[in-house]
Amino acid sequence: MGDWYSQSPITSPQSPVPNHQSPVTSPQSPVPTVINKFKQRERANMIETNVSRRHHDSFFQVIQSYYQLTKPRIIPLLLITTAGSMWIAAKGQVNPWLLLVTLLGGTLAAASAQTINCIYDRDIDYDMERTRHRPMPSGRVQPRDALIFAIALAVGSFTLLAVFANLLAALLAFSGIVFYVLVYTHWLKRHSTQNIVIGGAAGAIPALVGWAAVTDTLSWAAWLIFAIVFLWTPPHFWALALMIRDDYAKVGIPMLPVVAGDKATVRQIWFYTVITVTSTVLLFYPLHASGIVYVVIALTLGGVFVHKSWRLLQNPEDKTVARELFLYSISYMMLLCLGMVVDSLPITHHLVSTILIQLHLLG
Ligand code: HEM
Ligand SMILES: CC(C)=CCC/C(C)=C/CC/C(C)=C/COP(=O)(O)OP(=O)(O)O
Repeated sequence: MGDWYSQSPITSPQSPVPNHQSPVTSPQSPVPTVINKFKQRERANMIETNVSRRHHDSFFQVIQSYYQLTKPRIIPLLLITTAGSMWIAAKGQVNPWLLLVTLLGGTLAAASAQTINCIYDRDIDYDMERTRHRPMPSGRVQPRDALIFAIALAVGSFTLLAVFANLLAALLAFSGIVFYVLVYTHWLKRHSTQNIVIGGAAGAIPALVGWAAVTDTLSWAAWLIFAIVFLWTPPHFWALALMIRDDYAKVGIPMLPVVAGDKATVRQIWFYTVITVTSTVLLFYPLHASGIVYVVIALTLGGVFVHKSWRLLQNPEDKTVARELFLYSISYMMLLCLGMVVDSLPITHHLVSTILIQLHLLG
């Protein structure tokens, strides 16, 4: 997966496989304007029979193809949300072994979910410039092999979490795979403009996994971190969808900008940004799960998020502004979770109380 969105100005992404011959022998399909699932399934069958298998030159290339199937660039941020949750749950003192096991289990679960998504979406992935270089549409990995790989990853994740963390964490991670595959990929992605709103719950599950791994239960704070990631997903994704609307339209995916247009999308982005930032404060008050350092970080980061979202609201058609918001959404979530970690550390508590005592003495 290349960071094609980092290039400016944005028109449509460049073909990602300039050195590769087209893997599918048939020409591009005409532009569909409505969702036609039968046509898409037909296309999937066509790909099944027409993809010319491309063999790897070396074992390293095989590894590389399977690695790419897992959409690896997204996984670190999922793990950062898991870690943020773990640190708060453990009040700043996370068992390093549990951390390692949970992050590894989470990685395997997310990789499994993404691999199944790649199998399911191979028809539309072939038709979109951004995704046609992926191992499956380019014929480097066969669906059957990918499925075996995905099952092995899921079994590995479940076993690791159940044995070395706890059953709740294992079940949550597994439910993340099921939700992402069935609810998002199969049910919503091709049928509803709310696909990523409801489907976004899958991406928020790693936060629950982290909390469960530490406490073997789920508290209000755990559900609030889940809600923060859940509410953050629409601004994160729709900002990107504004940039690649034409690609989604081409394959008939009803992403909000395709169906409702840019103006309606930026209004929704604005709404979700404001409630995301508001919800981050609830961790400080009334839940008291995080302290003053966290809330200062959350409000500072949130202020920038709201500002960027406001700019997009004023300039719905400006793809540069949309790209800025998308890129910032990633830094926002990363730094917010880092803020959760830093705030929870005993040394931070010590420093804050020392400063408060000094201020009190001065006053
Ligand atoms: C249903 C929910 C979501 C959808 C539909 C979505 C979709 C996407 C898409 C299409 C990309 C661009 C990938 C590419 O370069 O081709 C992307 C990038 C990214 N997403 Fe999301 N996303 C979702 C939720 C999340 C969540 C929950 C996280 C982590 C907490 C996340 C983290 C990232 C990161 C880190 C990138 C940048 C990857 C890179 O550097 O290329 N996403 N997302
Ligand atoms: C605990 C657990 C296993 C959670 C799973 C979480 C998970 C895999 C979240 C990924 C969200 C995401 C990046 C979706 C991409 O959408 P897309 O597939 O529509 O993107 P595309 O257009 O690039 O294919």
